[in-house]
Amino acid sequence: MPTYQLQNLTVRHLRAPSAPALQTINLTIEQGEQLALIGPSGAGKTTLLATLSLSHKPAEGSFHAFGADPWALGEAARHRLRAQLFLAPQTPPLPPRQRVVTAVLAARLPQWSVWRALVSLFKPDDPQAAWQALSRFNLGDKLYSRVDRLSGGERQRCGLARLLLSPAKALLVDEPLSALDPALSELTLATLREEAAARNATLICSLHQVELALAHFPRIVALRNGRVEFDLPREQVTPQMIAALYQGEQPAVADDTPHEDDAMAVKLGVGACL
Ligand SMILES: Nc1ncnc2c1ncn2[C@@H]1O[C@H](COP(=O)(O)OP(=O)(O)OP(=O)(O)O)[C@@H](O)[C@H]1O
Repeated sequence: MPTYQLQNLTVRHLRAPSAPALQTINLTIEQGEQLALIGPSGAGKTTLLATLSLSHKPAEGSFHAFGADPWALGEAARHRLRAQLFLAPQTPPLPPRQRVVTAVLAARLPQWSVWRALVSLFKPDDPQAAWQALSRFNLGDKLYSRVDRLSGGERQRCGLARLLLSPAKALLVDEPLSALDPALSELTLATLREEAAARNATLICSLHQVELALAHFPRIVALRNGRVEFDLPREQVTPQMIAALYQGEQPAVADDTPHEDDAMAVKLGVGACL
């Protein structure tokens, strides 16, 4: 059974109902697949991830997660389905005064009784598991730091360590590298892919760094203006497709950087990682 089946899906934001953020999206994503979502700013990547995590109710079309239409289910059944999905937003909503250990272990809250959750606030339930998850992102030494004393990149990795502790079967990750240097970016993507493969979870990751998307993900789904521009194995994605996808976008580098040739111009135009 596929993790997701979307047919002619349209999604509108409440505050902008006249301009759909996603239009006629058709996607089938099998369990265990790993795919990258790319596309220019405003293309709809975050909206798609939020829809897949059941945060947005589609306006039109058909949407199935694990074979069920979540929006035809009752509240309790939808809640159980939601527990199978983990969305790691670009800026994780971590309580600022909380310790990292508590914030990471919060990923297990849906599995815990209210009593166990309350006790864990004062005495972390399984600090070893939190430390192991943090260590996989080079953050083990921050186990007992306060969240508001973390840098942007540390906070981002703390949010991803939560993902490692959640039992979800679909891992939805929104721009995990925006505050990370190149070495940490590689480590982060490798860790996410290893984790997804180890538990046969589906991994869907939005990325601005096209080169990293092509290097790490076998399937590339490109969005532009709320529509799927292409959905291809990475071997079939050409520089021309990438150039067309980002046409009209501002290069993500300083204006005075010399562009040596067209291929490099494309690389600079799309590579927020450079
Ligand atoms: N809360 C909102 N209310 C109204 N419109 C929204 C809202 N969030 C996003 N939009 C609009 O929906 C469209 C898709 O936005 P979205 O954030 O999904 O794009 P994105 O590809 O993730 O962009 P970025 O790469 O900049 O994060 C844009 O036109 C955006 O302006």
